Amino acid sequence: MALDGKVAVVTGAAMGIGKAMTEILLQNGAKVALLDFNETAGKSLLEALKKQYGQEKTLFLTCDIESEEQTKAALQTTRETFGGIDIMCNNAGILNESTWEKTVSINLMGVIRGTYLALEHMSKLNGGQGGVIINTASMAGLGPLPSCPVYTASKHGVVGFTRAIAAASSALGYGIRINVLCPGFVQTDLFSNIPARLGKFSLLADATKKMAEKMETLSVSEVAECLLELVVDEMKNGEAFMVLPKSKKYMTFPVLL
Ligand SMILES: NC(=O)C1=CN([C@@H]2O[C@H](COP(=O)(O)OP(=O)(O)OC[C@H]3O[C@@H](n4cnc5c(N)ncnc54)[C@H](O)[C@@H]3O)[C@@H](O)[C@H]2O)C=CC1
Ligand SMILES: CC/C=C\C[C@H](O)C(=O)/C=C/C=C/C=C\C=C\[C@@H](O)C/C=C\CCC(=O)O
Repeated sequence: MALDGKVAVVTGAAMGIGKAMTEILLQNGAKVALLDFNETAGKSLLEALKKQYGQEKTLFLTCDIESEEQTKAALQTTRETFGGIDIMCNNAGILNESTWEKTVSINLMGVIRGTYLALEHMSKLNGGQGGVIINTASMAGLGPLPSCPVYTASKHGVVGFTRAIAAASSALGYGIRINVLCPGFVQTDLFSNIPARLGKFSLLADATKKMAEKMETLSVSEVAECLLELVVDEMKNGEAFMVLPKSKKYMTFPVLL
């Protein structure tokens, strides 16, 4: 997929990985709607991006992806402003074992919500042009992190949901590729705040810190490069792309049938 003139939506776009995703999509010619519930950070980033990429390439919409109403409205505004939606990046997420219901609500239910609402705009069965959806999971979506079992569960859910809806899209002819990104540790606020977010598992903070030191951390730009690979490669559907500092791997899974 060539990105010139394409329209992308990025959730959790105001900071961290979502901000880097937004920037690489703009650098490659796309228009981007930035969705985030942090209005201050979002509006500040929007001003900077407008200066760098022009007034017509970006849009910031305050949106909590836990809200069906806000997310639905944000996608509708994006379509009315830019003419359609070609790329949906369901990236927003949190890590907080103390508020585990919210972790599931944002990380898993928010991704499902963003995927389903994007399908309404993008699916060829609904008169859409097709496109690509990229969900952000994590290495914790591929294997267990003892220090954050609910975060692990939410990310395993994102991987499983993405692989299943990608197969459904192919079987039903939506014309939409759907893939999942599984980064290791990435230098962001979420990563920095982990020790304070482990709740009853805080005693495992040191073990997690040692794991991160051993595995080393990714920059947000490295993750954004892998997002771009999944967006532009028309052959990629239903892929779980594991990204580590010194390696990246398309995961294989047991064939059940
Ligand atoms: N930092 C890391 O080590 C890794 C992070 N991830 C995942 O990458 C994604 C982005 O994480 P980071 O950039 O590290 O986090 P971050 O905390 O730096 O940025 C997350 C952004 O999402 C926004 N957000 C959070 N909840 C939201 C909601 N309900 N509605 C709208 N926006 C919301 C925040 O305001 C923030 O701008 C998350 O899904 C996270 O689980 C995956 C692997 C590694
Ligand atoms: C404590 C959470 C830290 C940061 C949040 C971030 O989203 C994240 O989850 C980072 C995870 C890094 C995990 C690193 C190692 C995980 C190891 C095991 O769980 C196995 C994981 C994957 C196995 C993949 C495979 O080759 O089979």
